[in-house]
Parts: sequence; C-alpha cells; structure tokens
Amino acid sequence: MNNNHFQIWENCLTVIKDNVSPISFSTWFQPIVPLKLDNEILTLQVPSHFFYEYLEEKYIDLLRKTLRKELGPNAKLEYNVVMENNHMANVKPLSVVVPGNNPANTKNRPVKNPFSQEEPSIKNPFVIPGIKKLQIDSQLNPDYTFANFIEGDCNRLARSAGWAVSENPGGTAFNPLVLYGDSGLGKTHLAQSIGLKAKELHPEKTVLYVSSQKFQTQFTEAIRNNNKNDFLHFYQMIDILIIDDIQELAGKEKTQNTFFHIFNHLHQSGKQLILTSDKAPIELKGMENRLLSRFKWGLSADLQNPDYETRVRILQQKAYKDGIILEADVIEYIATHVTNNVRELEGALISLLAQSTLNKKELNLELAIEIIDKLVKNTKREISIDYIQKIVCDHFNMAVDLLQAKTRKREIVQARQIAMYFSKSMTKASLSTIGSQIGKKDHATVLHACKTVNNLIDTDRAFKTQIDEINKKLKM
Ligand SMILES: Nc1ncnc2c1ncn2[C@@H]1O[C@H](COP(=O)(O)OP(=O)(O)OP(=O)(O)O)[C@@H](O)[C@H]1O
Repeated sequence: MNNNHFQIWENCLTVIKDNVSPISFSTWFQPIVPLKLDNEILTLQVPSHFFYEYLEEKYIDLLRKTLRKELGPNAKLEYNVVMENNHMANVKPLSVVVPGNNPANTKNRPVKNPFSQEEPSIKNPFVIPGIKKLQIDSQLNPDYTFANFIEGDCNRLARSAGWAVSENPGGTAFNPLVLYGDSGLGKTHLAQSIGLKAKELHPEKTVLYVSSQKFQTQFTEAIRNNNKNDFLHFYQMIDILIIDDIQELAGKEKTQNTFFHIFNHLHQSGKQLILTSDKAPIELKGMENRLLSRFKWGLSADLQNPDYETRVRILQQKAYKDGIILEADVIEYIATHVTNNVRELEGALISLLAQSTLNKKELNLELAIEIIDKLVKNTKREISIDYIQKIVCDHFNMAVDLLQAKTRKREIVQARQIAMYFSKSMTKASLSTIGSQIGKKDHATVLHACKTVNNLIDTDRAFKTQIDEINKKLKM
C-alpha cells in the first residue's frame, strides 16, 4: 500500500474523474489539497465550509468507494476547512468519519444556531454522513395548514403553486416561489402551509420559517459577535427556507448581500426558497438588482382580496373551528361589510364572539349590525379595490359587473380606467393586482389607464369635475 498522501489522492482523482462531469471535477475536486495520511486516515484540505458540505451531500459515496479501493475497508477521511482569511494557522480540523459512525473519534466545529436561545451550538450537525441533518425547530405555526386555508379565485394560483412546491420542494420551476399581496391576505399562512406540508411529506428535509426582521436581527448579532460564517452556514444547511416580508430588507445592503449568498447556495443545491412580499418583485424598491433578478427566476404569485363567496367560506370555517354556529344572515352581514382583508374578517368575528359571551347577548343579526357598524366606523377605512369599483360604477350609474366585461365600449373603458386610477392612488395594491381585479388586465394596462386619466384631468375640465366628485364620494 502506498503511504504517500499525494499519490493516494492522485489515484483517487483518476477514478473520480471518470465518474463525474469535467465541470464538477474542476469545481469540486481539483481545489482539494491532500494534507496527510495517518494510518488509514486521509486528510483533505477544502477551501470552505460550503465546499465541504457540498462534497458530503453529493459525493460522499464516490469518495468512500474510491478511498476504500485505495486504502482498504477501514479507510477514513478527515477534512480540514480553510477559514476565510486563508492563513494556514487558521485551518480548523473538521473531521468526518468514513465509513464508520464513530463520533467518539471526531472533533467537530459547532455551528452557531441563531434560533437557539440558551445553547448556541448545534450538536454535531454533520458528523456522520447521512445523519448530518440539522435538528431545528421550523418555527411554523401548526394552525397554518392548507386545510385551514380557504381556496378562492383570489388565491388559486398561489395555493396550487404552493401545493406543488410542498410535494416536490426544489424540484419544480417555482423556485423561488414568491407570494405577494397586501397585508392580511394570507401570505404568511400560505407560506407556512407549504412548510408544514413539505415536512409531512418529506420528514428528512430541514424546513425553516423566518421573518425578514428576525433574519436581519440575527445577522446584525452575528456580525457583532464575529459569527458571520456560522450564520451563513446555518442558513446554507436548510432544505426549505421560508422568508417572510422580504420587502423589509429594503435598503439593508449587507443583509441583502448575505442573503444573496444564501440564496445562491440553496438554489444551486436544489433547495427550495419561498419568499413573501407586500409587492411584486418588479415593484420592490431598495433591493439589489441581482437579488430582484433572482426572485424572477421562479414564480411570483399574488394573493388578492377575497371576493364575497370566499369571505363567506372563510367566516364559516373560522366559526366552525371555534365551535360556534352562526346564522347565515350574520355571516352574510359580516362578509358584506368587512371587505378589506382576511385579518379584519377574523377580527370582526372575534369581536362578535367576545361581545356575545361577555355581555351574554344572543349572537344574532341585531348584535352583528351593532358590533360591525362600530367596528367599521372605528377602523380607519382602508379603501379596497372592490369599494372603488362600486363607487365609480354608482357614479356612472352602471352595474359593477360591466367593468369585468370584455368590451371596448367607451363608457366602460373609461370607468375602468378611472377605477384603476383611484386604486393606484388610494390603495397599496400593485399594478398587477389592480389589473387582475379590474377587468383581468395586466399591469401595463393599469399604467396606461393612470396616464390617460392624469392627462384628461389636465386637459378636460368636465372630466376633472367628475373625478373630483368621485374622489369626494370615496372619502365620505
Ligand atoms: N384563504 C384563507 N383562508 C383562511 N384563513 C386565511 C386565509 N387567508 C388569510 N387567512 C387568515 O388571515 C390572517 C392573516 O393572514 P396572514 O398573516 O397570512 O396575512 P399576510 O398576508 O401575511 O399579512 P402581512 O403582510 O400583514 O403579514 C391569518 O390568521 C390567516 O390564517
């Protein structure tokens, strides 16, 4: 048996070369430097932790086979990872045992788990090939299941894309899956449903939900404690990463930069990313272009305001879950008057229940009218696209349905443009959300509508008067 580590590794490389693509060979094997051979333990130096993990993930079988061929059945492999500043003094031993599971012999470099409160290190997350998965709390809310997420026209695409992703994480074209839409429309719920379902279907996968705010705080802390690499490595080990409210990273360049590396690593390794945002990626401000362009690689699916039928079904389901029976007229009343978003719908139901229980009042239409009217008056009304369409159509004395009609009739086209114009100026909805709700148009049509209305306001006095009147009605 040849004891020269260079020669042994050279022999291994000859076999490996025949078993991997030329690109993989030059990327993953040529940078490896054989350091020593101690009995049957070959020590290899790898350029980074990421590199080490990648080898472990993709090539451990090949490495095991080749090494055993060279050194016999007791062959073992040990990695040395070069730390970032490249000083040899900083080369940290990070041992991995091949093939025996012999944790007693291993020295492990703990990676700080930013989610762990008291004990910062994860125990041996990757000592034993094959059982090196992170054990972490996924931070998922068990109530946010697909079963509890009512489907409607407002969320159908997002929901089915989410379902597909949970069945085959990292294996669909929807990577990243970006869920976007206004506040309270179910982005967090849906994103977490995907995580829960994926965990159920693929228990071996590591799922993590994190809000952008928490991600940001952890990052700042990692920098302060000189743990940036651990932070990076922790996130690079996740199989399904869900980051909520990505718009909150706007302007945070360093965090974005780190997220960029995490994103690339995960995406390249076939891991799934699920992001939520209050705007379509195209409209996100303060984000690096290279990140934005990556968000567009997968699918961006929006969540819209639920229509009346969906609101009714959501209320029925929530009431059922709370174990109460609501008369149809009570549900209809709430669904008609609380139209902004699902969170407010839930709030209305909770107020109604509380009032009925605390004041021992019967939960009937009379109570619903009393409570909901107060609630609607007290909430600073966020004007919804539905409401704008209704007011615009009332003003022109036409049925609301006509705005959805496929027609080029001048009055209808103009009413549609006016509704789009007000939706853009009075709601936070994106151009595409507005377009899809008003006549199923695209964002370019909405943009054109806004320009046309602005031009007419400047040039046509009668038109401007109409706009002022509608504006007044909307603000009443
Ligand atoms: N389709 C739905 N079916 C049942 N419940 C829903 C649905 N959509 C939203 N909800 C409920 O509405 C509430 C608000 O949803 P969620 O927090 O997911 O909204 P969000 O879009 O993430 O809001 P934000 O942008 O403010 O974080 C949650 O309690 C959620 O369970």
